[in-house]
Amino acid sequence: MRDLSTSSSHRGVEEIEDIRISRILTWLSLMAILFLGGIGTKAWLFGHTGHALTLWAFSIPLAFNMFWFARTGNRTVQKSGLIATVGALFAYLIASGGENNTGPLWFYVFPPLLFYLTSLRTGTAILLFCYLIAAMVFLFPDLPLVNTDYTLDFKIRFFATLTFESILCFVLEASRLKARNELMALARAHEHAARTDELTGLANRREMQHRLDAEFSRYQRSGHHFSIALIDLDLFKGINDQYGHHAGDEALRTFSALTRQIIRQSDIAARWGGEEFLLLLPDTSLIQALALAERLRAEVVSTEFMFREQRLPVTISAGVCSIAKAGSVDELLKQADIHLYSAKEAGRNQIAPRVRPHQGDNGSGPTP
Ligand SMILES: Nc1nc2c(ncn2[C@@H]2O[C@H](COP(=O)(O)OP(=O)(O)OP(=O)(O)O)[C@@H](O)[C@H]2O)c(=O)[nH]1
Repeated sequence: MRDLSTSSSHRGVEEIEDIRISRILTWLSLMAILFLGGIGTKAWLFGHTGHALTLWAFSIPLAFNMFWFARTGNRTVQKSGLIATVGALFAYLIASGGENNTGPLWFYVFPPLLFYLTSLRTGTAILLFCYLIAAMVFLFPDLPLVNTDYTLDFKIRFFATLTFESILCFVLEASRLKARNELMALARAHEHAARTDELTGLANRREMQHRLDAEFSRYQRSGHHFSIALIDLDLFKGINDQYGHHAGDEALRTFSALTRQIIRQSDIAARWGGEEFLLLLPDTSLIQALALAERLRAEVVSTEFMFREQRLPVTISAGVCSIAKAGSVDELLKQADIHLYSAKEAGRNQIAPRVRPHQGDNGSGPTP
């Protein structure tokens, strides 16, 4: 049985989260450009021309990244572009010292941003790489592009506080993800329970009603025909009375499993009521639906419905109808119900309409 709605609804949740992250990134990029403009101007006014120009130059990839995202909508490129630019900016600030050797302080922005934008593993890997760069700058102040030196005190405090912050960000992000995943799993379980019949695992009536309405809309939009089969287990009260309620339950479960095996992936089977089931058969004509119902009926006849080593006398009757014969879902259900009633009236263990006697059992097969 097709089960697309849960996965698509969770894809929807992830899509919403991605959109939110992209929006935050756009704002962060904008803020970064403003900061770079402001701090660059301050550096310019204080005569640090090279530093000012470098800071302004970092605005270009940020602005380009924003422009590219606006054009393509590619979120992966947006994230990677921002991380790469910010990483390079922080490496420059550490290597140059920024103004009065305060450049490395900007590094504290990185851990929360990284863990928020990437996975815990990728975030940790990038962070370790940045640590390596910082360590190189601290250990080898004579390296090319490095034009500052920090006091030992600063280096120790910088690493200690940054490590503390990184671990905290990691733990917070890990628990945020854990809570989010648990919530998603809970939502999935609730959603599944709201759509599923507990005893048989098939769709429940509410879900089937929803699917019928959707299929009817598709039929109205694109003319795709569909049929339904309303199935009832014959003389079920007798099974309950003779073998007990648990035997009745077992018969319902066995019948449901059998139905699942016989229908196509695109078909939907639901428990419509107590011992009544409804099949929704998209892109299926009346003749095809009758053939399927007949196959199911014959399968039920040849299957041993067992309960505590006793064979239960299970047969089914079904009323089949195609949307071509009805103008609405209500009318379709009504017609199927009328056919089911006539199948019962005609002696049970048969399909209606257009049935003929079948060799080998009491049942019937559809007239082609
Ligand atoms: N064990 C069990 N029985 C159920 C369940 N739901 C409904 N039933 C029983 O199904 C029986 C249906 O009986 P009826 O509506 O009289 O129909 P029937 O005996 O199947 O007779 P026909 O439909 O005329 O062939 C009732 O006894 C219900 O109690 C269920 O979940 N488990």
